[in-house]
Amino acid sequence: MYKILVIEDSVTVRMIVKKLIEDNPHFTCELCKNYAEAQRALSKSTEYLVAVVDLNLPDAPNGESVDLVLSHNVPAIVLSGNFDESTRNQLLEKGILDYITKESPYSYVQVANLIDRIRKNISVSVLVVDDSQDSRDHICSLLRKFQFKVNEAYSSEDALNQLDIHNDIKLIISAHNLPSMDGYKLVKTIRHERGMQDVIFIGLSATKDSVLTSKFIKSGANDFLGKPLHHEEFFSRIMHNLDSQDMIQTIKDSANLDALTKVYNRRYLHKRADELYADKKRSSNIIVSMIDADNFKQVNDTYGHKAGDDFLQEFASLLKKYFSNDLVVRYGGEEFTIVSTQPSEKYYSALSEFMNTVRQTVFTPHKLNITCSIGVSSETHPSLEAQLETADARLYTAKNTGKNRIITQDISQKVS
Ligand SMILES: Nc1nc2c(ncn2[C@@H]2O[C@H](COP(=O)(O)OP(=O)(O)OP(=O)(O)O)[C@@H](O)[C@H]2O)c(=O)[nH]1
Repeated sequence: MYKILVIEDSVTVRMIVKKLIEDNPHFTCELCKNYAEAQRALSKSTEYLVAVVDLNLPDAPNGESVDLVLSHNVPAIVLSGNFDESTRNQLLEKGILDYITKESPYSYVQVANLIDRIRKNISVSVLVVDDSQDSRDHICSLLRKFQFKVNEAYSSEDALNQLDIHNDIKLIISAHNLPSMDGYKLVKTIRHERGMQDVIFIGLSATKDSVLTSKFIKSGANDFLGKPLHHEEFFSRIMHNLDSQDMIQTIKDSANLDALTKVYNRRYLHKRADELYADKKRSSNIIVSMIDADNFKQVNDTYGHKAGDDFLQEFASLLKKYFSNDLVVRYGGEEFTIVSTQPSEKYYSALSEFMNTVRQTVFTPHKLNITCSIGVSSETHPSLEAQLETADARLYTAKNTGKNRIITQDISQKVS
């Protein structure tokens, strides 16, 4: 849970801002109606993700609250009734994140959205590619202010290396004029492996060449910015691109993930299977397991459907924990599938640990002890369907020989 400091003298605005921010379960607000209260709050704690600061307060009419917040290294969003150009420039110079005028109800929504973007930025890795150290330092410091995780590269080759090392990079901001491989070539190379929304690429250049923008975009960039960077345009474009990326990810997730358990659904399993089994070398190492909770119907019948749902969520979380490098799928009802390409010894050891953990786990507030049965197939099969059939037949054997056991081609064990 992140704390947000709101310094605002109007009760109505305080309440609107609090409501909109706290509608998001990640945030809780501390409200201050004047400078003195803000001073007291900051003397107790400075652990605020962001402060939303009114420029004119009865006991601080000239923006002193902004200086107060910044002096405690708390990022500030200024919310005010009016701005003149010079105040706006002064505030941006001081290092505020943004300023928003109270001109319509949408302004408060903007504040809440910006705060949520900053929360998300904490886990967003950005790569800045520029051969000029000064330019890199400038861009990186702007990005750090907005809480991004920042990586740097001085050339395209270095950038490609960094991408291999940090495969969580979601955004690249790159100059065009780079030694040996220029920005166009860099983005084209990246696009061979990563789609437009897998990694956002924003091109940068100081030249006034109008062809440059379209060439960057045609090479696969998502956007383009001219130097010198204009603070607000820079962040507006970044935020806009990341918001689009998030929306597309949400759509992908809703198509690929099971709504209840958040593991992959059967549709995604079949999509991935085509890729996995197309590669003959890889498909000879695939291990498929079918996992089914034992006597699950009794849970629904005794404690209700909600308890059954809670169990399925907790059970799926355990699967994700023990098989974090594998494909975990809800095949249907209380049946799950794991597709693994790990070395078999490692996989069987994880499977055995998982089984023991399930036996010792007390699920849901109803304190349920529920076991599971597992059928495994590790032999080479020509298709997922064929391998699922083998694993399913072994699951059937496990169910018919007493449940709470793992049946594989080689091992048949009853562990109780
Ligand atoms: N709560 C809940 N129950 C579900 C869901 N999907 C399927 N079920 C229930 O899962 C139960 C499966 O029952 P059975 O197929 O008889 O299996 P079982 O009781 O686990 O018996 P064995 O597999 O032989 O151990 C049924 O009662 C379904 O209604 C779901 O999403 N939520």
